[in-house]
Amino acid sequence: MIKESELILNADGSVYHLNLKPENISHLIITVGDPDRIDSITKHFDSVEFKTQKREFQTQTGTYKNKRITVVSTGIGTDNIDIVFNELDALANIDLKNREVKEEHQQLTFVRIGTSGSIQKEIPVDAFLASEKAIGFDGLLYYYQSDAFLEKEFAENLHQHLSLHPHKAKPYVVSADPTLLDHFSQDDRVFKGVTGTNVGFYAPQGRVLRAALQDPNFIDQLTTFTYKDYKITNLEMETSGIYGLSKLLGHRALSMNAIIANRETGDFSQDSLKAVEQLILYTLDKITSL
Ligand SMILES: O=P(O)(O)O[C@H]1O[C@H](CO)[C@@H](O)[C@H]1O
Ligand SMILES: O=c1cc[nH]c(=O)[nH]1
Repeated sequence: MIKESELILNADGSVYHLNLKPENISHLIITVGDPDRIDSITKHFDSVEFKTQKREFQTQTGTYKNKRITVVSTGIGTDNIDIVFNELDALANIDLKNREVKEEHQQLTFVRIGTSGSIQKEIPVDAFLASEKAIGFDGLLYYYQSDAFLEKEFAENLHQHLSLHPHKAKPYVVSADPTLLDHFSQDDRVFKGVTGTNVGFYAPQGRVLRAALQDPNFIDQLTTFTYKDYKITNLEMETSGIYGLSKLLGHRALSMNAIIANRETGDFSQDSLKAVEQLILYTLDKITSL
């Protein structure tokens, strides 16, 4: 039996941070960082049956062309992903009444619709990018025991290539679910890429406003790194946690990115909301044939 201090439930029986009960979610889940992006998705739904919110975690469940879909906002960062993915998994795979893990495992399908910055000239602003692999600079996955799904040779090569200060976490590498990757990337508009997940938006992504960087060559080293046929293509702040926890808990996940900045050219999208709206329409359309 899982103790009350470990699996925390609210007075109504919902999970602690997400305020959700098992019947409130579908097995098909879209995650977004920004809570305001939820309405931009569910405005296309035929109906919305459920809404809730606590802190940055908003949820709506509804139906889009006969698919029951839950849309959850995670806020920013893999620390939030740890909360959201553990609680969604608990809703599916733990009996909340007797606090025991269910005998039968239910697999959830996650699609992230997020924004990201490209670090390769040839991936322009307003492009769509499906993350074939994620590189975690965040260290989250090292707190869990199982590392069977981590791509150690890729990570070791990258670690050797980078000259990061030793206080920083060693990068880890996790892949997308191959079936989802295939399904969502079969369109000329979609680049496939390797996505770096950073622990912040400014220095951790090489941005300097007033404070200098400890490792000033970090972004250049990411841009020039190659392993087999792979290059690191874009940076954001959740995908490694999403891929890592999904693999760890037996779920499948894909991260879809609207590229709103190009760090090589210095461009920012003229209309980033439109770029996100286009990615939403593309992703919803693909979801209907999943
Ligand atoms: O657009 P979202 O989903 O929030 O994703 C990206 O944008 C945020 C930073 O502005 C980070 O969360 C990053 O991952
Ligand atoms: O450059 C970018 C753009 C969006 N989100 C990020 O994390 N980085």
